Amino acid sequence: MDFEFGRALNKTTTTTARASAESAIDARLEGDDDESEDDAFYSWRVGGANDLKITHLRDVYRGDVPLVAQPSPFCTTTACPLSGPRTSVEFNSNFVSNSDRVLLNSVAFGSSADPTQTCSLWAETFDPNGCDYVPQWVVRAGPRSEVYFDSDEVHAAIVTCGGLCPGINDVIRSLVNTLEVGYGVKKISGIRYGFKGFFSGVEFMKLNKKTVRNIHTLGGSMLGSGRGGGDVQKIVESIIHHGINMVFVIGGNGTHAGANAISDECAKRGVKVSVVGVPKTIDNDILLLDKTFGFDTAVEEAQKAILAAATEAQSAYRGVGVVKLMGRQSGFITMFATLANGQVDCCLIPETTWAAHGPNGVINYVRNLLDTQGHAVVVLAEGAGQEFVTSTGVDAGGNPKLGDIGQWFCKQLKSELKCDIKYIDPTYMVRGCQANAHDSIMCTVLGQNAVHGAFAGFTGISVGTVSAHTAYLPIPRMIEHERLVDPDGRMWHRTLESTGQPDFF
Ligand SMILES: Nc1ncnc2c1ncn2[C@@H]1O[C@H](COP(=O)(O)OP(=O)(O)OP(=O)(O)O)[C@@H](O)[C@H]1O
Ligand SMILES: O=P(O)(O)OC[C@H]1O[C@](O)(CO)[C@@H](O)[C@@H]1O
Ligand SMILES: [Mg+2]
Repeated sequence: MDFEFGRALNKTTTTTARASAESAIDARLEGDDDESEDDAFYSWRVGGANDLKITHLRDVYRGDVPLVAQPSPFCTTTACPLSGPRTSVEFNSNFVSNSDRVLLNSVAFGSSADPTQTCSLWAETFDPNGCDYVPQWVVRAGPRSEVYFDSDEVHAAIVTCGGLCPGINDVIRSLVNTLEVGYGVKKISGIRYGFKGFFSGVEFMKLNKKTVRNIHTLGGSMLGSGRGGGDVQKIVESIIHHGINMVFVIGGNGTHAGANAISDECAKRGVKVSVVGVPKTIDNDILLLDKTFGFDTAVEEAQKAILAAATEAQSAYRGVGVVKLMGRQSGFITMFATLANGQVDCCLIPETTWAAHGPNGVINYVRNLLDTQGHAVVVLAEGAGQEFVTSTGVDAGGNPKLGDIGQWFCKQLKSELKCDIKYIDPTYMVRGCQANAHDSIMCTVLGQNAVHGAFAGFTGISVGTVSAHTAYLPIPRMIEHERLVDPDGRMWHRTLESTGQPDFF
């Protein structure tokens, strides 16, 4: 079987992979059982040369007790008891096949000029602009009819790392409910304050359906979150020591790098531990996904700050409302909040360069707005214009501590313009809150699918929304770099159309 993970091969392999896969399908249909051809068959059906393959415990486990598949205790129909015989209807309905796939790149562009397009080299060789669209697939998430864990043997651990994000508690609740109610797991441990909770000596929190019943009505993380403590050896020692065999890691790209390292270390030791990530970030900076949970809520919360800034600016003589929003490297919150508000005159994000001073600079633009419309609203991401300010080192997770671009910008305005500045920095207010309905539902779906993935025996994976479906993805491909706003993309151009701002250089 072909579950080994690694980077998807690029354009060159497509044609030959397809040919060999097709002949393998023929051979299989004719009853030829050659193993390599079986691999090719599976590869074409489940993860082709350009697809995002994921690791299964079968590929890495080297323990004494054989790893065997068994019927899933999870019931895909309503009101199904955990114990007792399963009917054929229940068995067949709603289980997800390992061959189910989700299309990653759902648009086939007409030209290879689009950077996200995957083209076959064959087409490009004959026509540099030609593009024979190559679909890329990811593994569909969901309950499998066969699982690789007995519910009684499971000790699941849940850990939340990095900054807070609306919906963390919803994910914890969904994980616990699916583990306990869906699969009958009795041993679930909450790890306190991030990765270091595995070895800090702080007692694990016992989790069950009762303890998580109402946690989704609160923001934050009931377990506590934290940066630092990414000592993989100590974490894996603790996992083995406590007999933990499922680890659910809720966090951003840093946390996912940690989760992947933990999964690799467990694989190196050949132990039966399934590590599954759930991407958490208000910044929406994870590759391949439609959106991360908490982002929507953060954008909604940011509306309050922008609305107040616009109101203040419009009610003051030569009023300028300035709002700084979270977003270290990625300007998604700032861009979407600007678009949603519709009263912003200038939006500044880390992905674009801009001059503050000079005839084409932002300050001169604000001056013109004050002269013509009497007020101005500027929204900037905390990571924007970092070349103007000084970073103050790194945090416990190795992330840069940013200079305060909001304060700096207001200072420049004050020194150059006669105006009345109202500066709003909502900081943690956009994330220290309960998830909205959209995010809450998304969290429930992600948590449930994370448990299905672990029971199915996958490891080193993360679960996310891809082309509106939930999928399992190999972690390294999601964290190659931060996902950024494309300054040549249509969403940024929509934003510019909304603000009416020029290029500031
Ligand atoms: N390669 C790695 N190996 C082991 N642990 C790591 C690795 N990279 C990061 N970590 C651990 O993961 C923790 C969380 O990462 P980080 O602080 O970057 O937050 P994050 O998950 O990206 O969330 P946020 O979006 O809030 O920044 C780090 O503090 C560190 O302990
Ligand atoms: O102050 P903290 O908790 O380290 O987190 C701040 C960072 O976390 C984020 O909210 C991402 O989770 C960034 O937008 C922000 O820069
Ligand atoms: Mg991060």
